Amino acid sequence: MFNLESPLPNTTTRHEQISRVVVTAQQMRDIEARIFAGGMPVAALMEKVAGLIARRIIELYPRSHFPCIGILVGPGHNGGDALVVARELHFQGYDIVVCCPFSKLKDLTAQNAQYVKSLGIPVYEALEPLAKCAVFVDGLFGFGLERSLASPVDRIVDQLNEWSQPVVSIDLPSGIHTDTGEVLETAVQATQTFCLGLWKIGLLQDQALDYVGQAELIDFDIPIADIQAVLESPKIQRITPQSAIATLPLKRSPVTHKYKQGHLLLICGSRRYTGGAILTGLGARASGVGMLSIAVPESIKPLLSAQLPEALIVGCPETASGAIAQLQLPEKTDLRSFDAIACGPGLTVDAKPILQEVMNSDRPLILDADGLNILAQMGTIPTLQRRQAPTVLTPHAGEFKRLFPDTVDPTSDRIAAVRAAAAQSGAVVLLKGARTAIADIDYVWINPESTPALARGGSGDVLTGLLGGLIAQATTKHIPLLEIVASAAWWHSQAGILAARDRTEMGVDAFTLTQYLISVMRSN
Ligand SMILES: NC(=O)C1=CN([C@@H]2O[C@H](COP(=O)(O)OP(=O)(O)OC[C@H]3O[C@@H](n4cnc5c(N)ncnc54)[C@H](OP(=O)(O)O)[C@@H]3O)[C@@H](O)[C@H]2O)[C@@H](O)CC1
Ligand SMILES: Nc1ncnc2c1ncn2[C@@H]1O[C@H](COP(=O)(O)OP(=O)(O)O)[C@@H](O)[C@H]1O
Ligand SMILES: [K+]
Repeated sequence: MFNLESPLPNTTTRHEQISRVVVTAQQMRDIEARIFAGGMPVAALMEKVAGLIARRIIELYPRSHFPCIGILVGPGHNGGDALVVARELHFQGYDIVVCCPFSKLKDLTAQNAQYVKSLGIPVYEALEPLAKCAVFVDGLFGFGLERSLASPVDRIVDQLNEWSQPVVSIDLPSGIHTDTGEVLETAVQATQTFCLGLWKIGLLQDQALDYVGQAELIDFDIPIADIQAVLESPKIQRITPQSAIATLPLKRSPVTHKYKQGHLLLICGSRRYTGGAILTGLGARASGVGMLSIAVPESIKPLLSAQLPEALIVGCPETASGAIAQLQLPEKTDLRSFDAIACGPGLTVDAKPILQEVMNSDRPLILDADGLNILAQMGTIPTLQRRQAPTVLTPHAGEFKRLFPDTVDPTSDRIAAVRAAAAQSGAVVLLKGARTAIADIDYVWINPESTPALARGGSGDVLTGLLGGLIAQATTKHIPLLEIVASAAWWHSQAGILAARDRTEMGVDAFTLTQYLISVMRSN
C-alpha cells in the first residue's frame, strides 16, 4: 500500500519515486537552485541533460532515415540545451540547421551558440531555411516562459505547426504555461515532449495535451533529498502502475465469505436510461465485489436481471416519467446493510427524493451523473456538510461547473479546480477527463495515461460501478478512500488502453470496456 504522507517512500526504486513527483515552475526553480548551490556547475548540468536528449533523439530518429535536423533555439537555458543537442548531433554525422530568432541570449546559451557557429553549423533568424529538415527540436522556451509568444517567434511557431515533420520539444512545448498547461496565444505542437528531471504539472493538464504528443521523462539524477527539501509535504502526485496496483487486486482470505467481500448498492437507471444501469452493474461486477444489489424502477427489472444474473435486482415504485419514485429495499434491509452506495447513472433528475434519502445514510456514497445534477440543485456544499460519511463525486467538467459554480473554472486549471472543490466540500472529487484528477482535502492524484477511445457515452457509468464495487470492498479492508479511487481511475483507463490496442480507438464502446477490465488485472 502506498503512503499518502510522502510520494517518495524509501521502499520503492528511484524510478518509481521520481515518476510520482509533479512540480510547478517555481518548485523546479527551487530544486535547481539547491543543486547549483550544492556545487553542480550549471554548464555541466546542461551538458548532461542535453547528452541524454541527444541519445534519445538518435534512438527515435536514426540518421539513416532522418539525415537533417532543424533546431529552434530560444534565449534561455532551454535554448542552451538545444544548442548542446545541436552540437552532439552534428558530431554524430547529422546535418544540423539552427533557427535562433533572438539577439539577446543568456550567457551560457550565447557561449554555446558561438561554439556551434564556429563548427560551421548554419544559424538563421528565420525558419524558412530549415524547411527541408526531417525532424525539429524545439528549444525555444521551457519552464522560464512567463508571457505569450510575441512576433516574430509566434509566426515561426505557427509556420512550424503547418509543416508535417515530427517535432521533439525539450522540457515543454514552447508556448505552454508550465503550471496550467494553457496555450499562451500559440504553442509548438510536439510529436514528443522530453520532460526534464521531474514532471511539470502543465503536461498533465487536458488543455496542453494536443500540444504535448508522447510525453516522456528524461531523468537527470536530481537528488531525492533536494526534491524532498522543496516539496516538504507534496500535495500533487502522478498515479503510477505501481501505486495503483499496490491495492489491486484486492486480497481475499481463504475463509472469506460474500458479505466480507463488500456489499454494494447501486441506485441507477430509469425507463428512459436503462443501458446506464446495466453498464454500471457490469463495472461493479468486474470489481469482484462480494454482493451486488441494484435498485432500479420496477419496469426495467427484467432487463437488469437478464444481464446481471448474479445481482439482486430491487424493483422500486416509479414516477410517471419512469424514474425511481422511492427506494423499496427487501424486508429486513435498510441502507445500513450495505458497505457502500453508488447512485446516479441514468437516474434522471425526477429521482430527487432518492438522493435526499441516501444523503442521510451513514454509508460511503459515490455520486455520478444525475446524482450530481440533483446534488447541485440541492446546494452542493451545505448538503455535503450534513453528511456523516465519506462522499465521492465523479463529475465531468460540465457537471463540475454545476456543482461548484463559484470555484476555479476546470477549463482554465483542472488541478486547481479539483483541489478547491475538495477543500470546499470535504468530498473526494474525481474530475473526469483525458487526465482525470482526484482530490481530497489534502492531496491530488493525476491519472497520467489514458485513451480518447474512452470519450464515448457510457464509459463513465462503467467507472461508477467499478469504483462502487472497490469502495465497498475497501471499506471492509480499511484501505484509504483516496487510494482506492485513484486505483479505480487507473484501472478503468488501462482497460480502455488495452481495448483500443486490440480493437482500435473506434472499437471501445462501453460494453466492450467492461469486458477488458479483468484483462488489466491479469496483465499487471
Ligand atoms: N539550468 C540548467 O542547466 C538546466 C536547465 N534546464 C533547461 O532550462 C530551462 C529553463 O531555462 P530558463 O530558466 O533560462 O528559461 P527558458 O524557458 O529557457 O526561457 C526563459 C527565457 O526566455 C525569456 N522569455 C520568457 N518568456 C518570453 C516570451 N514570451 N518571449 C520572449 N522571451 C521570453 C526570458 O527572458 P526575460 O525577457 O523574461 O528576461 C528568459 O531569458 C528548462 O526548461 C530546461 O530546458 C534543464 O535542462 C535542467 C538543467
Ligand atoms: N479524451 C479522453 N481521454 C481519456 N479519457 C477520456 C477522454 N474523454 C473522456 N474520458 C473518460 O471517459 C469517461 C467518460 O465519462 P462520462 O463523461 O461520465 O460519460 P458517460 O456519462 O457517458 O458515461 C471518464 O472516465 C473520462 O475520464
Ligand atoms: K521547449
